[in-house]
Amino acid sequence: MEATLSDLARVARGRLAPAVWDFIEGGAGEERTLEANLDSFERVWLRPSVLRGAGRPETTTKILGRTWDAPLAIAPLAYHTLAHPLGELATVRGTAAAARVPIVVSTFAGRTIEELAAEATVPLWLQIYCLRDRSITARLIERAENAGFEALVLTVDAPHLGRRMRDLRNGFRLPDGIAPANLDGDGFAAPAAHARAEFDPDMDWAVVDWLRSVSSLPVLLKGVLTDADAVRAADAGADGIVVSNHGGRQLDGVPGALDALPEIAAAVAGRVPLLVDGGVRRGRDVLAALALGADAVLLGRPVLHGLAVDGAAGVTRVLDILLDELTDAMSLAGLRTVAEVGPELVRLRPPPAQVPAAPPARRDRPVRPAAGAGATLLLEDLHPSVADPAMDTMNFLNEVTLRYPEAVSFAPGRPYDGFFDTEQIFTYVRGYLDHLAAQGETPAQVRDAVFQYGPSAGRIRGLIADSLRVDEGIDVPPESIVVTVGCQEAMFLALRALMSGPGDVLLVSSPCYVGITGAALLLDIDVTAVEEGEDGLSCAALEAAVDAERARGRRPRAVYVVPDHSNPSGVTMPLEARRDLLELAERLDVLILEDSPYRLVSPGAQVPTLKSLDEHRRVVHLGSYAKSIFPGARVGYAVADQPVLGPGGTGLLADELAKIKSMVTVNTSPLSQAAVAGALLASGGRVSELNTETAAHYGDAMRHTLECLDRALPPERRAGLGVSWNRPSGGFFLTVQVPFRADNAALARSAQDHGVIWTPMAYFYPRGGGHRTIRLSTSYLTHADIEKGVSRLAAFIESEAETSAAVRVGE
Ligand SMILES: Cc1cc2nc3c(=O)[nH]c(=O)nc-3n(C[C@H](O)[C@H](O)[C@H](O)COP(=O)(O)O)c2cc1C
Repeated sequence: MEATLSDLARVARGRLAPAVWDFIEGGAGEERTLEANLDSFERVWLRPSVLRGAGRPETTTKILGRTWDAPLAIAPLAYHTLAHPLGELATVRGTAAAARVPIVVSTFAGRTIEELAAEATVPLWLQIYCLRDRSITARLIERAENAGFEALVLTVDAPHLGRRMRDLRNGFRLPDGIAPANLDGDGFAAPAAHARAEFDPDMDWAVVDWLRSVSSLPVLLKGVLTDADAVRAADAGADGIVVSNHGGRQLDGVPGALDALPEIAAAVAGRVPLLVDGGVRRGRDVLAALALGADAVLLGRPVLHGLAVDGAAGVTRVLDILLDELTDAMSLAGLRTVAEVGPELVRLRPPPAQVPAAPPARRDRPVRPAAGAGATLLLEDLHPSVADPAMDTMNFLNEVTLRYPEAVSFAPGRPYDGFFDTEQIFTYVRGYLDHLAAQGETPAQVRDAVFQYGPSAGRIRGLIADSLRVDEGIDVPPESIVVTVGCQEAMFLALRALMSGPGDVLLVSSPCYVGITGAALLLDIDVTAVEEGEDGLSCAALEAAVDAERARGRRPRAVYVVPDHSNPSGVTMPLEARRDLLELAERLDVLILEDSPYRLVSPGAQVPTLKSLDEHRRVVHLGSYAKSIFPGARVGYAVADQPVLGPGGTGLLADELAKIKSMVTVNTSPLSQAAVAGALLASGGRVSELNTETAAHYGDAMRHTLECLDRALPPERRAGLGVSWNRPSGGFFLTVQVPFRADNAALARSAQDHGVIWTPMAYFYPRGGGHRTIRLSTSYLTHADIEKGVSRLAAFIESEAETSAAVRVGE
């Protein structure tokens, strides 16, 4: 999962045509200013204040008489349609889903002013390039004003477009179908030439009066870089100033926007609001800009990256990440509100002396060791997954758990070990070996069955097939099964075999088990998240996601689901929903990857598996014995009975999985297979019966947790607080909606102040979300722990709710 804006930029780069990427990313000239924008933020050191009893930070701010959810707006960017077919419409939707902050719509928007206004629940502003024919600009302004736009942003740094060398070298022209939706005429395909012909190079300060004469909206000037111009702008009656170098795209050689800010802030001295843009990529960058005198920042390229990655959801993700980082930085810096941010928060290192040589190596990057200096590797030379923060998802949780050993932890989803019996392993292995002998195998064959390598597809496929038939109603031949090293390998093999090219996409329900998204990351497979509803994966959402991917020229290949007592949400898909999903998969021609590790350790009758209902071999069933036999065996399996046509005839998908498995783990440990086989034999294949006691135990733990929650937060109290939870009938997990942001900071408070640990659900949303939900795992705890843990959790929730209320009142 992408956890930073630079992660998203990396994914976006893979999605966009190289010339389009260059158009978006590039700057003018030698791109010194482009680089300076990022570099100026690197030179900021933050100076936190400790022990201020700051509580939870509040990011809202007031600009031009309006309250924004954060000191942040979306910069004007031409043609969002370059990044996603829905263009600015997706930006409007994605922004609204994250925060109420304004969007500055470019003169060169790919969507009409009116359709954006009809959709928008966030404030819209119009960016203006003053054209030679003022009547065109006046008409645009009139339309925006009629549509309810709230401000005008006149771009003053572009009498014509800067010399963007990447575009010149690429001979860049806008792709067919990309055009400004609000302007008539032609010639737009070559933006630089068009601007030279149409922009008004004679525009001067009188333009502010002209704007006043055609509109009553507030006017901000964007592209001011000196104190003298800023004072002039305020004197001329501008309502606000955007300190900007146009993302390094106009005059190369001007300073980074952040470097230009302090002198302007000093000169303007609060007469008008100051916004700044250029190089804002992290929450702490927002803080730096505020500390140096800005009232808010504009965000540019990352918005287009989000769009390219996942349309509206991608934009939401960009904003969610940035706002999370901002809150986190505020909290760690001891800041309670945006208004508290002042110059004392930062110390600036001076810019490096300007040398006309190649750009200096970035200070935060390790220097590449010289050849012959020993085998020291650079992280940046390794596969990107190695450095991907998603790989560290659980690190924070582990750290917290280690730091607070006295805390009751609802975090680990591990099986309860009270039922494990060391001697049982030997009995199982003995049982299997006796079974082989009884089947007529010679002592040498029996010995080889545990000592030797085995077939890649596994030795115990027949026993697994028998067990699936009696226990799960899944009737498949042994040849369609591959025994794997845990279910994780089954996922990995299935993804590797099915996803054949960069256009193939894996759909996952969101929230989603991190094992599958992690495997996809390792394999460079693109993942698209499909929102889960109360009944699990929604067919309507799935169909829409498949259509959207196809419209982008990509091939949705398979959808991953955990239909029973899902990890992380605890949701179970009802029978009807399963039938609908199977029918939809057949109609849309996608495969279903079914993963269901909890059903046989859950009490009572279970809904049939998707595989048992699968009439068209749409389902690849990914099996696990981790919960139902024991996780230390690391034995899982894939049921892959799909026919595969090749030049040599027809085989089964299982054959192909076995083939590639031989290059991954060679074969699953025969000793582990023997232990699992012994368990299957001991129960006549009925793993469910083997687990009667275990399932009752887990059911009881879940019930007890729900009862304790009901007692600690009775209906009226929880309605008052805005707390609710689901009531899974089995499995290990339930989810609790809370009235505050349940992030790592909240988790740390919970562990430290209240002695209770849980998992933030946001970890499980591949495209962002789940910020106000926590996951509780009930599998591992005793009744006494559950009682203690729930009462601590209730106290924590009460105290967080109180703090948020206090912050709201304080506002
Ligand atoms: C692809 C692209 C298109 C842009 N189009 C416009 C525009 O139409 N009008 C404008 O005033 N600024 C435009 N800008 C400049 C942005 O408003 C903003 O100043 C800049 O992107 C901020 O820097 P950042 O991308 O580093 O965040 C554009 C920038 C990019 C990257």
